[in-house]
Amino acid sequence: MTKGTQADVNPDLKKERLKCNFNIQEVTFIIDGGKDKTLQRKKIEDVALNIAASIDEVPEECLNLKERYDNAVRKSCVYSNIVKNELLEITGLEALGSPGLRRTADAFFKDVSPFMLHLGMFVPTIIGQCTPEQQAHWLPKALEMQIIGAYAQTELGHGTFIRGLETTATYDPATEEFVLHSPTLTSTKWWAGGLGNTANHCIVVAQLYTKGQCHGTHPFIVPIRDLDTHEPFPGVKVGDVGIRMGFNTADNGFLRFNQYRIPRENMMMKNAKVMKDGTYVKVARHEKLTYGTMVFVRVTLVMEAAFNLAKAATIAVRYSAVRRQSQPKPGEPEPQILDYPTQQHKLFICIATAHALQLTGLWLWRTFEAVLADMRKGDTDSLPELHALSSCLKAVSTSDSAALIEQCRFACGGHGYMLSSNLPLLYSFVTATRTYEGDYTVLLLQTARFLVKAWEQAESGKVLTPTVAYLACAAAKEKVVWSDSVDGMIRSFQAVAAGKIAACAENIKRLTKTGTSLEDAWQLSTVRLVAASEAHCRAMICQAYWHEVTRLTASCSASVKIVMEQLATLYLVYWALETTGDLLRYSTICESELNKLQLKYEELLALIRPNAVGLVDAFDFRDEILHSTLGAYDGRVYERLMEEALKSPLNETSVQSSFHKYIRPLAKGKL
Ligand SMILES: CCCCCCCCCCCCCCCCCCCCCCC/C=C/C(=O)SCCNC(=O)CCNC(=O)[C@H](O)C(C)(C)COP(=O)(O)OP(=O)(O)OC[C@H]1O[C@@H](n2cnc3c(N)ncnc32)[C@H](O)[C@@H]1OP(=O)(O)O
Ligand SMILES: Cc1cc2nc3c(=O)[nH]c(=O)nc-3n(C[C@H](O)[C@H](O)[C@H](O)COP(=O)(O)OP(=O)(O)OC[C@H]3O[C@@H](n4cnc5c(N)ncnc54)[C@H](O)[C@@H]3O)c2cc1C
Repeated sequence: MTKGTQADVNPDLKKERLKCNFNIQEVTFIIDGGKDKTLQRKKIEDVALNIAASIDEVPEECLNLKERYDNAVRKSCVYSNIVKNELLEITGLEALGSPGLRRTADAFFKDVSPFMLHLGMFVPTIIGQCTPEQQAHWLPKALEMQIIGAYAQTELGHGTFIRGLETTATYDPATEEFVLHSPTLTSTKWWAGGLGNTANHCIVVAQLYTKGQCHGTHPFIVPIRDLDTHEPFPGVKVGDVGIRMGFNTADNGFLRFNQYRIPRENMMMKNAKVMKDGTYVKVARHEKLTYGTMVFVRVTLVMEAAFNLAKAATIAVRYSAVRRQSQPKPGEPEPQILDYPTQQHKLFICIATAHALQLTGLWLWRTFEAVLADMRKGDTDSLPELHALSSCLKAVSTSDSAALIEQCRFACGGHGYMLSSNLPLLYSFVTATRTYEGDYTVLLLQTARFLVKAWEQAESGKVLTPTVAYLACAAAKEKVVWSDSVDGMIRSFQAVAAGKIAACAENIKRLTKTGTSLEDAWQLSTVRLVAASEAHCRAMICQAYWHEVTRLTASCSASVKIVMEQLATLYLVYWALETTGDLLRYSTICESELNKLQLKYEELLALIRPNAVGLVDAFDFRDEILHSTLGAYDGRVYERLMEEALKSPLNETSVQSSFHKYIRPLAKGKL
């Protein structure tokens, strides 16, 4: 954070920091995943942020669309050099996935880098889908930025339904090449980040045909532009998809092929091969391993959701400590808006959710690494559970994060609507994550498939995998006895999930018994399947969050343990109160216990209140990363708002030319 001198800090914020009764740094270490991770992140920030400080002469939002793109490319090139020449020195290849790199990127780009997909999907797909020989060929080029790549899977006609993609890659043994073709308008690749104007290579997911037979979708590395002139190659039509709600510097593009040839070796062959003579050889033991990059990105998106929500919470909490409004008690000074319980209700759940998603995200990452290790030994048994886990966690974390970022904007009143608060941009960026990399509903339905199967296994007494083990107890189908202890609440959330899953399974069974096909019975049950999947996901987040807090604070100071547990308890109680209907249905909770729970919630808000600023300080965002007039460390909110206003191009002259051109003639009746 940019602390400046204490004298510059808003007095209310200063007082808040004096009130904080826990060691902020200890919480920072927990959030970062350990002291070593924090130190590494700070090292990276120290290197990169010096340069970022002077990277923009004019605020990004004051540039026109084309200027913004050019500016984003310029900054991406500066940033890539820092990554290559300095950050990789600090941490090696690990830097590419490190929180330090993620954070410093935000100091360079208020919006999005057109290189984001190069790093976010192109490089990971090379690592995940290429043979070692192919990796040796492509990876150094990509890391040196000699080539820039995009990931083009989605088409104009299909995004969700990958099996429905229409782009074809037909093997020609005579020349040992694949012929890429876009047979219809709807087969046009659409949306890929970095593709429109920036990338010269692209991973293309296409239907593979060889020896007259279709083998389904496979990934290919496709050169699309000349490395020197950057002109698209003959047979390639590429461009920008048009203006979007956000992501306008991400260069999302379209791509069409007209009988375009690439060498056989450009098929990514880790999971399947086509031999010189056109013979198709399946290497992978699991059919869906070609979807591996999506699973990887979904896993990372959970921490991405936490990170962005933490930024919004920092902005809104600091602003709420500085902002004073209304006079609830006559004759007394206007209170800080953070003192209103309704404001605490809006904001403390944001801090708690950022913690919940970050700790669950770290746990998911470790699970992902364990599954990868199994797969390297040829064991893919845990893949379905990882797919189910990552699908629902991606869906719920991105959706919650977007909704709560918008809530932070509401919490900042009118000033939250200013672009300079950074909340609108943050929202437009995060709300896209609910859609991309698998739409919310679609992913929850993927998890639901796994849950219904698990329920059937539970009913027949089979052993269940860890994340659904709770279904075994629930197979008894009795209401769980409510208790407002943490364990009791988690058990109740699990009972809700189990009850909902059971109801879905029963509904499907009932429909099929009366002659409905299984597919139709499934469709008729999808509204409740989505709800069951979400309930399962929430129960899992609650369990993982509490488990991680207990584990990670075991060796912490008592005050850190207390505040971390208060937040985690708040998260559980919040969701219990949000889902009282479900609890009444699946647990023994009654009116008096609900009243007790409401009181407990209000007590927790009051307990957390003195530590609120300390808690957002513990996210440890430097001002260069927050980009916010409302959320800077020093709380000079009004000064910054004024300074930013004066930068508006509309303040360059006292009278605009449109006055003379239109308004005056209108007033004089001469228009
Ligand atoms: C040195 C370098 C310097 C560089 C410097 C650069 C500077 C840049 C600075 C910027 C850096 C900042 C970094 C920021 C990082 C930010 C975060 C990451 C950013 C990422 C951005 C991403 C943008 C968006 C990308 C995309 O959206 S890509 C497209 C994604 N598309 C989808 O997700 C499509 C969704 N659809 C599907 O997944 C599937 O089709 C389906 C699951 C819906 C259905 O599939 P299908 O029909 O085939 O399957 P079935 O329903 O029939 O199911 C069959 C069975 O298969 C199982 N299944 C399905 N999927 C999987 C799977 N993935 N894994 C395992 N199993 C799977 C089902 O469960 C079924 O099983 P069952 O039959 O047993 O039930
Ligand atoms: C900012 C952004 C960046 C992107 N970047 C990339 C990229 O780099 N590369 C890339 O390949 N793609 C990219 N995409 C595309 C993205 O992956 C898809 O948009 C996403 O997977 C959703 O697919 P869709 O657009 O086909 O939506 P659709 O599937 O058409 O969804 C529309 C609606 O239909 C519903 N629906 C669809 N199928 C079902 C079903 N089976 N059951 C119930 N409801 C259903 C959905 O829930 C949704 O409400 C990007 C998208 C965005 C917004």
